[in-house]
Amino acid sequence: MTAAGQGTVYRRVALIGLGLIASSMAHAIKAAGLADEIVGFAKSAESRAVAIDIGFVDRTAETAAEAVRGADLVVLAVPVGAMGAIAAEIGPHLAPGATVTDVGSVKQAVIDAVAPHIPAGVHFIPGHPIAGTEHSGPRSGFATLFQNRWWLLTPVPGTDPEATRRLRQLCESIGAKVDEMDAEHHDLVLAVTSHTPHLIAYTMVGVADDLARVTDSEVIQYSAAGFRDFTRIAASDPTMWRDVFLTNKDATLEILGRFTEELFALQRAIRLGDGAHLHAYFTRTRAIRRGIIEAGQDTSAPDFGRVQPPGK
Ligand SMILES: NC(=O)c1ccc[n+]([C@@H]2O[C@H](COP(=O)([O-])OP(=O)(O)OC[C@H]3O[C@@H](n4cnc5c(N)ncnc54)[C@H](O)[C@@H]3O)[C@@H](O)[C@H]2O)c1
Ligand SMILES: O=C(O)C(=O)C[C@]1(C(=O)O)C=C[C@@H](O)C=C1
Repeated sequence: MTAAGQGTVYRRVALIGLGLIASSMAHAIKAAGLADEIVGFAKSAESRAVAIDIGFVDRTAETAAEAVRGADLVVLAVPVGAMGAIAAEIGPHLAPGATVTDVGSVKQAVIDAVAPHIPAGVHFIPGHPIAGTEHSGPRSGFATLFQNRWWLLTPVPGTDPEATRRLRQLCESIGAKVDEMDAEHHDLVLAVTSHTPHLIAYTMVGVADDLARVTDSEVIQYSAAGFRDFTRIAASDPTMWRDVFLTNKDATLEILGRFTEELFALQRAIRLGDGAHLHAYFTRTRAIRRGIIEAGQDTSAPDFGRVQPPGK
């Protein structure tokens, strides 16, 4: 494999999946001149045509196997449930010394599905940019998506440090802050900061939708800021989120169990008119938010240290 050109981090990047995250990466990589060539593959011919039309890839391939040939970085940017089949297809075609990473929202299930298909001499470094929107597809990407956002890497012990350093360099060069942690911890943290909140938003919007039928759209017409934020989140891609809950089952059920207990306690306080309970609870949660602001912490950063393993 020839060396990457000056200023570039990788010579040829292959993007498998051409949706929000892949197209944002491509825009950012191109804007910063970090790769000599970007090759793209998506299942649908229409997505491939859009990628060429917008110009965020240099060329597209008809198959994932063809896309990864000669690439020194391969990015799996498909729904979590599709990662294993893609890895099985590309495995025999990966170039020796290449790095394979993914951007999936769940990490342990991706490692279990992908790692068995990665040949010796190819570096597999799982990753997850904590940045996104409710939009999907090749038209939804933009170069600044990762600016000042966390990008978590979950390399397994023994991963080549030089390969990790190079991937970190790419993520940082497109604006992200990089941290490393083990996959199980990642999945628990994200169950708290992202997965369960999405489920709550889906539920709340579903409840309001049921109500709207009764109240003839009042719910939507008079929706306040908090509910509008829920509707944005609940507009996220159904396939992506189906796969998140199917593959981060244990951590999500753990956090959902705790959430339900707290909700029942608040429900009981409301029924009993227990104002002291409600006031104490809301005072505690307000203090958490204020503490974050007073500490000058970036509120877009998940608070890794606070999360306890299940059972604590
Ligand atoms: N959207 C977000 O906010 C966000 C943020 C961080 C990470 N992620 C993760 O990034 C990955 C991609 O998400 P996205 O938001 O870019 O999705 P997207 O829907 O915008 O794009 C997904 C791409 O994968 C392709 N695809 C879907 N099913 C496939 C299959 N079975 N085989 C091959 N290709 C398939 C689609 O054609 C599309 O090109 C997911 O694993 C998701 O969990 C998403
Ligand atoms: O802002 C949004 O639309 C998001 O929900 C993005 C978000 C998140 O929960 O923060 C969603 C899932 C990803 O795995 C990472 C980021």
